[in-house]
Amino acid sequence: MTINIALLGYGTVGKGVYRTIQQHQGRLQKLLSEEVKVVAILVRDIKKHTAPDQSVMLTNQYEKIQQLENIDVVIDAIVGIEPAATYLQSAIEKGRHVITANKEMFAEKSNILRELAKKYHVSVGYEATVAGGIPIIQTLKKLLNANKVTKVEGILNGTSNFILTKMREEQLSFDNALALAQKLGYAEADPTNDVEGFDAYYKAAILSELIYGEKPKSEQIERNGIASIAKSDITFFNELGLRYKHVATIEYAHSQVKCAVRPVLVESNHPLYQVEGVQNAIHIEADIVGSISLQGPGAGMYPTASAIIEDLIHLSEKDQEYTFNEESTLDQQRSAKTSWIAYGRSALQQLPEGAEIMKMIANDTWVVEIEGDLRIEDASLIQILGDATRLKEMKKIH
Ligand SMILES: NC(=O)C1=CN([C@@H]2O[C@H](COP(=O)(O)OP(=O)(O)OC[C@H]3O[C@@H](n4cnc5c(N)ncnc54)[C@H](OP(=O)(O)O)[C@@H]3O)[C@@H](O)[C@H]2O)C=CC1
Ligand SMILES: N[C@@H](CC=O)C(=O)O
Repeated sequence: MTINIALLGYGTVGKGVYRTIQQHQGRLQKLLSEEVKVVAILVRDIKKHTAPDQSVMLTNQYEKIQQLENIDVVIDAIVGIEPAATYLQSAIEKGRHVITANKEMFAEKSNILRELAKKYHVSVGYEATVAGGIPIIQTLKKLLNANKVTKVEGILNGTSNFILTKMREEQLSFDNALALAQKLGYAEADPTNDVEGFDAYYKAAILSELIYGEKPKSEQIERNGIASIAKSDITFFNELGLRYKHVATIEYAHSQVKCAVRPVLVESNHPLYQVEGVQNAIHIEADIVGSISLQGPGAGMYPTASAIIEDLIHLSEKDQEYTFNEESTLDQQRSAKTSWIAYGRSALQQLPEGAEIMKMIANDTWVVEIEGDLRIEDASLIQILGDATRLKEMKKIH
């Protein structure tokens, strides 16, 4: 018997999936007791491509794939909400399992696809939509069911972390670091998605839906990217012992999911400080187990293919159906003080009532304490992750 696959997209991810299936055939057959074969590949511009094997149908017309009678699984590695969502709906209606890496589409259409899949008794795999090769979806779905997840915090965009690392370590310009991320297959087809925080937001929304059964409402979303961070700022804060990281946070409080996606400054005593390059990391706080961190490659050909192939292995397993939107037990912590850098004189004018200026650590740069969290309107107030005691005690630098 054979599991026949249609692969939508033959770029970084699609090629990674094809090659992985070829190279790991023996292992896949042992795990699935069946041969796994890519029988059709969909691309947009057929002139750019050649079929990897004579037996594979290469096409730019999805209808031809839809008409094939022998497809068992459709893997989506194309770009954008449409036509991907329509293709996957029609695949499900034909009784095919689907697996997707397309987070922009899944963040928008997960409910429709999941409901449809239930109706047609097929599965939807989406491990690759969040944090590349890190198995976060299966961990949450299968291994943290009794636990109440109170908070998720992490670096969810590999391209942003890669750019920030290269700008700091190798003094690359933003444009050169981005060009390198594109060359290595990390960036989105439109890299605005990466550097303006959209991609990290899509991933946070997918996690939110999985954990709390709902996405954050628009007024509960703060989305900021890294595009406006200058190399001089990175160097300046590095000299103060702080690293810029692009961090997504999801919490359930006051009957709502709250999501912030923003650049922060990380102290060396915080676990995210050492997460460098294309690595992602996800920190989960749950009421029984406490804190768990997962770290690994957040983008790229084979890490993403790994997530897709693992979905293939687990496709027919039944998922836990329940999600719980329960209040966080972290209310006390949330109302506790958070540390911030107020950067530039105008930042002081934006401080909320009750904010306390703790220390001037450099010219026009203060450590400030604020009650709870704050919605960031511009880059002159930057949250510090980690214990800021060192900063509060350090001598002013010039
Ligand atoms: N790169 C990564 O590290 C990761 C990417 N993803 C997601 O995986 C998906 C693919 O990413 P990636 O491989 O990097 O992207 P690429 O741009 O490298 O490849 C996209 C592929 O999809 C095809 N394609 C795009 N739109 C259409 C369409 N409308 N109809 C038919 N084919 C289409 C393209 O065809 P053609 O070649 O002819 O233009 C190309 O083969 C995206 O949704 C992305 O967000 C998820 C996790 C990690
Ligand atoms: N462009 C994305 C790819 C993986 O999701 C990223 O850089 O994280």
